[in-house]
Amino acid sequence: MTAELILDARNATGESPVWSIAEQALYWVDIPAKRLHRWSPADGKEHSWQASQMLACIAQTGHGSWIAAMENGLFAITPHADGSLDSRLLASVTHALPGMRFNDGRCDRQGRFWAGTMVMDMAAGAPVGAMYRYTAGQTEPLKAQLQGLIVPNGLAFSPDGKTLYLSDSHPDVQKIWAFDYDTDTGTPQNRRLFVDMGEHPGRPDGAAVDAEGCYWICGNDAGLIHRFTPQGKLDRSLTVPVKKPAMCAFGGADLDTLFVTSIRPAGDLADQPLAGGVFALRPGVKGLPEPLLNN
Ligand SMILES: O=C1O[C@H](CS(=O)(=O)O)[C@@H](O)[C@H](O)[C@H]1O
Repeated sequence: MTAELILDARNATGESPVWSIAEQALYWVDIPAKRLHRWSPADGKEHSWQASQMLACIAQTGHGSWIAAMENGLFAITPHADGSLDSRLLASVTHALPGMRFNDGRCDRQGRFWAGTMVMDMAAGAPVGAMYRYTAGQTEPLKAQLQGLIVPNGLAFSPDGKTLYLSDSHPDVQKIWAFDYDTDTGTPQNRRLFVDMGEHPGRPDGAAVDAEGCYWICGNDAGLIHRFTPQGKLDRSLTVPVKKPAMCAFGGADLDTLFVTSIRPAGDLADQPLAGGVFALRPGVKGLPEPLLNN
């Protein structure tokens, strides 16, 4: 299967693709560039907005607004047609160390927003990252729900919402875990190893669950998107023409397109000139609508 380049975006770190059913458009972020992007297949046009902090992951809140996990908290952001971006702090975070930011995140099937934090200097390997949960209207400060992570990533929920998947991308970890997820309280428990990515090519990065309950995860550094069954068995791997696919999301009119964002590292890119691009694959399986923040 050939991956189609939909946008030669040259993102430094393209992450958090989210398909908006209401707009029939793909949104995503470039973390270090502090930019929100939108691309519409109807006209092939791309728009982008500048934020004041790095935005790491986004989820829709409805009415054209988003929740974004940024450097020092969660914000409500609204991109406008004139290119301006409004932002309003929803909840601040107290990081374990200076120099941390949010990373991967999304809403659970009930519409609670989850996002993890990491040290910006990944090489430091500090296991001080944590997962935070935010419920619309929450006034209490964010509280760490899971701790001891270096680069939390790959957050996704099973179709029934009762399994939470989470990975750690750091080279010293490279594991994906599954948790039983209490959908009433939003509590993950019974953590167990789902996939040891040390046994597969690529470090685990962003992920998506399809309508059959299989878990798709970007194999960063290997140019692969792996599909694992709910039992953690490798079903297939698709290739993209870049080494560092970062996150995938189902979208398109029938939710049958797998969009993939990627990373454009510094240095010689002769062997991957499209690094940082956004790609589309037709994997022959559909995704699920991405939940909105429950508000
Ligand atoms: O900044 C990030 O970096 C890593 C990818 S990489 O190590 O730079 O290749 C990624 O896993 C993470 O999600 C991202 O935010």
